[in-house]
Amino acid sequence: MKLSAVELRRIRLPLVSPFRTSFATETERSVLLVRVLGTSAEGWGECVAIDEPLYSSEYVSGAAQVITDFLLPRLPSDVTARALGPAFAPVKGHPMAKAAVEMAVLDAELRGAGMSYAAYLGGIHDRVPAGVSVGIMDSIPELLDHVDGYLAEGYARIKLKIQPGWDLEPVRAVRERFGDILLQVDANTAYTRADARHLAGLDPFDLLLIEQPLPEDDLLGHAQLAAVARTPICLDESIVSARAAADALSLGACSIINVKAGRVGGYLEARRIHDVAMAHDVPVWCGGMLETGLGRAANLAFAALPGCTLPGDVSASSRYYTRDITEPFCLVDGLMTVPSGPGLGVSPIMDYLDELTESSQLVRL
Ligand SMILES: CC(=O)N[C@@H](Cc1ccc2ccccc2c1)C(=O)O
Ligand SMILES: [Mg+2]
Repeated sequence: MKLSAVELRRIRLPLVSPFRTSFATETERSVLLVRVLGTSAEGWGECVAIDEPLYSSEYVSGAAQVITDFLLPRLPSDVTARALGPAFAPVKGHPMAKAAVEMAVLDAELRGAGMSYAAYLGGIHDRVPAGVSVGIMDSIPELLDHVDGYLAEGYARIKLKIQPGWDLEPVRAVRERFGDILLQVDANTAYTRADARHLAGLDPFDLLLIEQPLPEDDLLGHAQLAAVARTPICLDESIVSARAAADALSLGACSIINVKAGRVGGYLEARRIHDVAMAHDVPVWCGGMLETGLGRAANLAFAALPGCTLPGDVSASSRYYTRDITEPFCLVDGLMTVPSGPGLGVSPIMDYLDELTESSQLVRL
């Protein structure tokens, strides 16, 4: 497919409530969108980076610069999503920047071919169960109110953000109040190897998993923790590629993987990680980065894959936004519908997107 131009847009969406994790408290989502203008169709991509390099080393303005200065000049003249991995390989790192471009190219390609993301990736479900991620709160009662509300909405799984000083108590309180719901925690790398015995203190609560307790480069530490704590370890930040997934599994550093296309360079690599995990008989689930409806659509397609056997962070648009830039994704009977239209199956509501656009840059090719 020939591309005539690529547009980069910066938008800012207020969050319905502050989202507090061990690494930041966010009240809005700063988003970099990529639109590619192809001969047969246009395509949209969403970069999952946040404004500061606090989740990983990438950040929004850095990703925008990497795309314009180093990735777009490397676009093949006849571009396909599959060709971008090799074309972008000389550029070290920057998976979120690469993923945003690949997502847009794949969207244009599939719209032109009349094929959905789910069909292309190999999705087998029309609807998938949704989990929800609950931030760190100021008090236990406030946490219980939020969890109560999400369960009432029908969420199939609750994930609590934890950090030192906010872990055993909130988990105990949720278990005691809500019984044997599907419950897991996410530390976003906030602990150290010295906390192993403390984290084993979560074992009595029968959690589905503990997500990324240690730093992203500490595979050995996670393997040592797995020998001390019974709760299955799930990795997020550590799994930056299919090779990293294979190594983590072989080292016993995790037994579940949170897959985020943006973190690993795109949906093609995400699919490879899914396949590696399935080969090890290890469950994966679709992680979330507070995406708009564009990224949410692609994530739902990924969540429909056979190896995604645990509910993902594929919450409804209303979990984060009063008004999404696409038609909102809604939770019905605890399930989210997988888009079935060509490409992403959704498009931005352009007049609303224009209202939210802080800057727009058109790069002619
Ligand atoms: C749903 C969930 O927990 N996502 C990430 C953390 C995360 C990711 C991206 C964010 C963007 C803005 C504000 C907070 C964010 C938190 C995670 O699984 O680790
Ligand atoms: Mg996580």
